[in-house]
Amino acid sequence: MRGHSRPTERERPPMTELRSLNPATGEHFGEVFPEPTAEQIEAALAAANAAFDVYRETDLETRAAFLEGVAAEIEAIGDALIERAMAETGLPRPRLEGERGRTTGQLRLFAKTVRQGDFLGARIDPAQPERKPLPRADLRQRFIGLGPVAVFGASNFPLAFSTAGGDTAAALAAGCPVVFKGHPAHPGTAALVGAAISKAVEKAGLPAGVFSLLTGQTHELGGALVRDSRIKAVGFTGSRAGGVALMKIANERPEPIPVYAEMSSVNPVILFPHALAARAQALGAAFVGSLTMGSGQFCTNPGLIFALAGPDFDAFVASAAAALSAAHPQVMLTPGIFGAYEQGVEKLGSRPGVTVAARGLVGEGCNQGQGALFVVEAETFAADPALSHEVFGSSSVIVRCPDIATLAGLLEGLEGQLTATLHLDAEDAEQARGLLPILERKAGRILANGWPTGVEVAPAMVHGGPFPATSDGRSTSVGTRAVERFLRPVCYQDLPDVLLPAALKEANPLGVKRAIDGVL
Ligand SMILES: NC(=O)C1=CN([C@@H]2O[C@H](COP(=O)(O)OP(=O)(O)OC[C@H]3O[C@@H](n4cnc5c(N)ncnc54)[C@H](O)[C@@H]3O)[C@@H](O)[C@H]2O)C=CC1
Ligand SMILES: O=C(O)CCC(=O)C(=O)O
Repeated sequence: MRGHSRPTERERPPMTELRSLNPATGEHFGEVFPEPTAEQIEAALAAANAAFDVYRETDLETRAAFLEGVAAEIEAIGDALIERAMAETGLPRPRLEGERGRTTGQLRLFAKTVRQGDFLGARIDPAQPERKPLPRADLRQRFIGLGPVAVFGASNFPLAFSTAGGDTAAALAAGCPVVFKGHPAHPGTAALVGAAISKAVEKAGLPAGVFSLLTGQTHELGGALVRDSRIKAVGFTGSRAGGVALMKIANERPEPIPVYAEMSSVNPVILFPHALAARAQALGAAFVGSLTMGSGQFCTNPGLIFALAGPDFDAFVASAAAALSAAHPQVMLTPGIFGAYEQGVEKLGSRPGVTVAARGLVGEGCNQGQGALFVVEAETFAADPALSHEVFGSSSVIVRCPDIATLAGLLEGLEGQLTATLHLDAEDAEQARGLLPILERKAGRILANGWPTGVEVAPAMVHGGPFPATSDGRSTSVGTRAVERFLRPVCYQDLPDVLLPAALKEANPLGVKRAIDGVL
């Protein structure tokens, strides 16, 4: 613990008594959130299971209108939601207002996806009774929901990656009931949003088990959800340890299930020579803006910078160091996250060959994350795997590389990432082209001349990547493709029309796009 930070938590209640904690003051407030009992967990799982067959066959308009209803109910909570989230997370009002817009926008985008119906993936290969030497049967395929999904909300996005966040919205769009494990860092925010979802469920005339909220602080609660045979998939955003623990539980079940866990990423940024020569100073300042945003509590935070040695490299470091030295500390989400950040920074600073380029301003209050910027030589970085591990917060390591081949080698050594960023000018394109195959293998999103924080919610977005960025790099947690992670194809062979689901009936009553003999 560094000398500047006051004790992070006062009068910590016993483990069985969860109350909201204001990380800015260290004080608990509001009602008690009792740990869910075994009966409550069972009731939620049974209700989700009972709701599945009804919910997954809702017509597209009902399901889309329900998702829009959730968005409207969240908006109807009004300022009480923002106030509660501010008090529980220390995040500022504009950030939370923006996040609410992103959450409701995400729900409405999924409503559009549902209405359009492409996600059903309808395909028809008509029978060919005359085919020689063997006739072909009538084959029809569509996607159905996997089943009830356990979703674990993130601490760092109390709205957009939490109760009604991306995983919940995608699962509901896919036709899967959600049993939501509320994060203990924002129980009041979760309760407000959970009630809004349940109100929308009721207004839509859907079974209550379409959504349940279970907020608690024990690992037993999360473990019980993932272990239960009625849960068919898991969505998670949080620590690598937490995600890996849930993957293990899911794999050890008699019926293993997919876990879509978003865990750790350091998001490498590569500064190419011409871009660096043209704007080293501006890049240094912009980098620190992205690094310190939200106290660095983004899984897309730029935690690693690679560039070639020389005066432009030095100018970049000097500019970033000056910007960080003037950066005010910000309250971190929880005492635990603050403590992990402090430890991570201390560990980085104590590794051999690591130089501290700058620290941010020192905070006066509780749980204030002080920015940290380190510089290392490429060979030091190559020899020490600890230097490429995520430190969740405003901490970043700048790596000085002697040449582009060494830089490429360091990229090859990285684990899977959510993002990789290139800063380049036209003259850098050839060098960048050489690195693209490596970056495509490593990351879910490759971006140029921007910064990785701030994920657009859009159809072409990929917020995912190879392990440990996520547990399954084949999908995304943001954007409309997220619906696909909760779907499974079913083929109907020679079923009479009367038994076929609406999407596959001859008359196409839903009017959805269908591939006939492979042609849309
Ligand atoms: N890369 C990223 O996106 C994020 C990384 N983090 C990292 O995680 C650390 C802790 O932050 P948290 O948000 O509390 O993440 P966490 O992984 O500790 O908890 C997330 C959720 O999973 C549950 N959980 C965790 N481990 C579990 C287990 N073994 N069995 C059953 N349930 C389990 C928790 O109760 C909570 O609801 C941070 O200091 C940071 O290092 C946190 C948030 C986002
Ligand atoms: O950068 C963003 O907008 C999203 C980041 C994120 O997914 C996370 O921090 O968990």
